[in-house]
Amino acid sequence: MATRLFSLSLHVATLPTEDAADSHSKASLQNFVHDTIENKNYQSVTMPITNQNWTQRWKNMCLTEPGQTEVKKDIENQRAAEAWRAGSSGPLRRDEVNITKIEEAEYITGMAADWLELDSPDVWVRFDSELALKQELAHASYLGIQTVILPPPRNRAHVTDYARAVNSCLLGSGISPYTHLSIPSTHAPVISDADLNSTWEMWDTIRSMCDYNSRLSLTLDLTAPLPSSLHSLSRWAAEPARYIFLPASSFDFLKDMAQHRPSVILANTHASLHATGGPQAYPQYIRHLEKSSPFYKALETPGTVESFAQGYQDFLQAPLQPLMDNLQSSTYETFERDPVKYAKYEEVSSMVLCVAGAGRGGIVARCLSAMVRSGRKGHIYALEKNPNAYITLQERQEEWGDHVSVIFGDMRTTTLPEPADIVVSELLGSFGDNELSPECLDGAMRFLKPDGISIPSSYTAHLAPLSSSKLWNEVCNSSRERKHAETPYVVMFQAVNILSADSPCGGRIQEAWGFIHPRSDVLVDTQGLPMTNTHNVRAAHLTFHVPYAGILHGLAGYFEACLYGDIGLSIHPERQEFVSPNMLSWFPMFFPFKDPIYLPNNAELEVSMWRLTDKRKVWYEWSLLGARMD
Ligand SMILES: C[S@@+](CC[C@H](N)C(=O)[O-])C[C@H]1O[C@@H](n2cnc3c(N)ncnc32)[C@H](O)[C@@H]1O
Repeated sequence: MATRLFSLSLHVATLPTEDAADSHSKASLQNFVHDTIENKNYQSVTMPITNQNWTQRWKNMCLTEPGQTEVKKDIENQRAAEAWRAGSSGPLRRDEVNITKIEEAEYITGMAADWLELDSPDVWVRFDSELALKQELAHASYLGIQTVILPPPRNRAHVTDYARAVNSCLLGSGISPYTHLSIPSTHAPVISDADLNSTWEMWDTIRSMCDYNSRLSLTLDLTAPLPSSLHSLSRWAAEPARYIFLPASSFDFLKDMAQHRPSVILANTHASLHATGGPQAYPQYIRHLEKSSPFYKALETPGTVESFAQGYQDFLQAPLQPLMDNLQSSTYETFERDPVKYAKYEEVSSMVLCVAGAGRGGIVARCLSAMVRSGRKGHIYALEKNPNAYITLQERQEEWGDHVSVIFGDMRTTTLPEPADIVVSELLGSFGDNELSPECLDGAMRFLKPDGISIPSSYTAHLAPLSSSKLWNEVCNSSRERKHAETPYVVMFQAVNILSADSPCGGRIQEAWGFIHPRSDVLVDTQGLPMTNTHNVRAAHLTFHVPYAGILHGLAGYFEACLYGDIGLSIHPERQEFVSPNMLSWFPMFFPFKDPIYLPNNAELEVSMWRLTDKRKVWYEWSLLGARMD
């Protein structure tokens, strides 16, 4: 089956008539939904939960006509309203709802009445709107409708009222804990950068007041024309956008959003706005856009990071600790599927080599083939401390013959039979030094002849401020205890946005520190081992410019390594395609902050990060020093 990034939803305001000439011949909803999904290329139907009858009854009960005072208002309506508020008149009636059966509801996304004003200046209207919304949500969750799109927030001055009501719906007992709520982003007629800012700020207030509830998502309404600079749109990529309302003007934006696999609600497809193609042309065109999006192309191309890493997007993983833990064979197998890393190592190897941390022999094999190719004589010592991987190495020894000696031991304590020209290692983590490459290589540098070299010869760690409510939620959900918020994670970024931009105060992504091997200025004991580990302590104080308001959830970490000469490895987002394109072995690092931090437009952000050590361990600390407006 073809990969689908977009899920398409057909928007209908009411159930279409079966026969255009006869407005009374309503199709059965079940048939209509079935036909839309089976024959029309959609995955769901989006429709209002209630209809005109309910609108009318609510308005009669709850709104005062202009010019009419509350006292004069029809006393019967007032009584009906009070009875409704007290719950004694029964909630919605059969002829006031569009969907009544569970079989009809399976493929439906519900829309709550969009005239409800949870943020009205009038406290009574707010109260009655909330009550009516809860009724609709209770009906939707009774039917098992998975997502309900709420009425949009319209009034900045009362956005906190809106947020409180939504939170009360999310936490209330009348609504199933499996019902998701989605907030439309805007209904403004024209969108400028400033509108987009204030829309985003409204959304940010609401989801913060709802405590980042994972059942709350965003419906991006692109009905209004977008600003020409797409830069300020990128922050929406870090938000849990579940639906997109789509005008034809926004197709480039849509291509970019494909990687988030949102549901696209297509509205007015029967309004004959476009002469050719008919209503079916719209979903077909979305599928065409999907296929031409860069993300889809990468996903369908074997060997790319996207196709290799399906299912890993935004999935938090604890960083590997190959020094302390012994890796599993399947982990090595995953490493060995990287077509780029090994080719890079092969380009740089020859003579007496020591592969320090040989694993299952992936790099040993490449060193051997480099020797054969260059016609050089040489010998390879394959050193490994994992007793299980050592068995695999012994097995491969037969295939390699006399060219390779396999040695079991820890590079910090083992000795080699002869000095080496080159020590080759791959002990790098997503942040370069986080798998203790510096500490291990300090031991392995003893193996080198005085002018011997290390591959890699150096590596650097890089940082950028990151916004991702999704990842931050995942961190919180992974444990209720906040202490986990202070642990770094390895994660393939998807719903994220780097908040910084290049500016005179510093780059968008900045280097924190680096390591070089071998290093001659370290004091060593009689064994050739460093006397302490203090030379591997590092500190970075970085200043980032943040052009657009956003929420900071943590820091993104990357590494770049120089193997030898101009051959390197990189996961730095701006450099990886030049240094080592399509390399699969490393996902970036995420250093979360305990609490999200709001940054206004044009903020300057000072970030500190330390690599610290004592006799037994190495750890990172990070903090935010200040965020100030220009
Ligand atoms: C990331 S794996 C690389 C394996 C292999 N070179 C490859 O690229 O396929 C790192 C290897 O170094 C080994 N290792 C880590 N620290 C070591 C140490 N102090 N002494 C010996 N081996 C070590 C681990 O057990 C693991 O097999």
